[in-house]
Amino acid sequence: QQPSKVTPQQFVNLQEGDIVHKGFRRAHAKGICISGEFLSNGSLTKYTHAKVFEKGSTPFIGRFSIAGSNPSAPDLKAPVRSMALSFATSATQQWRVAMNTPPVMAVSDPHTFYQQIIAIKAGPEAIQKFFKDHPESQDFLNWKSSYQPSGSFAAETYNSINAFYLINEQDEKQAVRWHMRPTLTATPEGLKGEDALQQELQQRLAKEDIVFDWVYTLATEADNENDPARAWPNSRQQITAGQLVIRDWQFQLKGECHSINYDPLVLPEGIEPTADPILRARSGAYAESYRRRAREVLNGALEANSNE
Ligand code: HEM
Repeated sequence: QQPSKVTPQQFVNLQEGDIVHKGFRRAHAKGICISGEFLSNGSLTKYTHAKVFEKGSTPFIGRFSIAGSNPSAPDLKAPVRSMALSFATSATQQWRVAMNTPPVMAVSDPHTFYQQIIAIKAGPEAIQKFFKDHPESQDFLNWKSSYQPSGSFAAETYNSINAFYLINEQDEKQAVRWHMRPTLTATPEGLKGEDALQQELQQRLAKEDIVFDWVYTLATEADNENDPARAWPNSRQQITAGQLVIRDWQFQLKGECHSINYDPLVLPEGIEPTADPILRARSGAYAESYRRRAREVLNGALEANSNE
């Protein structure tokens, strides 16, 4: 039986909750803008004709954030950290990427994700029961039990979770997931305050650039690219496409990332979406969240209580 449909409005109503923070994203509300460039080494050109993977450099405007709808939430309490990227790869093509720290989702379809958010909001007992009733959460729970939050946005691994197809000149397609692999470690000892991760980032960037390796994992016939809850075996081939270099930051309300909708279905030629139903649900929900916050900004309702 097909799970029943959830509308973008229902998702965003649930995610924003009872206290609406006008002008802010309804999920991942607290964040900081970043910018820099992706230095491609050309090693994905066999699999995709996307311009961003030709050997060379493409600038980006991005955003580090924490999950949740509160724009002044304490950084170190959030269970999930995120990185979003926006590339203009030509005058007519854009690519938007939004990644989280878990490598997989706990569920495989939007309806069940909606139920999971209800359980999270209901408290620890409800979410424990939810996981018991949903064996597909096992790969997520395995990750969760071994995950140790680091002391820096720069020291996390960020995952695409959903799979995409790389398309080459011969129109052949290869299903992939990707992750950003940090090149440094940092422990949370000594970090203090509500904005600990943002401050750590600002201090670090005053001294040095932050570098990630952008790693692609190639699916085989045995992997279901449409199921974001299933991990792929560690033995799958991986290719490092190049380095992401972060050079600068801005407060989100004054920065260029604030007005960007990091919709994962904004893709350049050479990259296509899989049939994963979560991808469609994300696109609709991000647009609804964007519509609400853009309208509030135009109406001058942006709250003063941001984390600037
Ligand atoms: C059905 C599943 C999902 C729903 C309904 C959902 C919903 C949302 C919404 C409403 C926003 C705010 C968008 C805006 O106002 O610009 C958002 C932001 C975000 N989501 Fe999701 N999300 C889902 C799954 C995921 C997954 C699987 C990932 C990771 C791969 C992810 C990563 C992010 C990130 C990184 C942001 C913040 C982007 C930014 O910095 O602007 N989400 N999500």
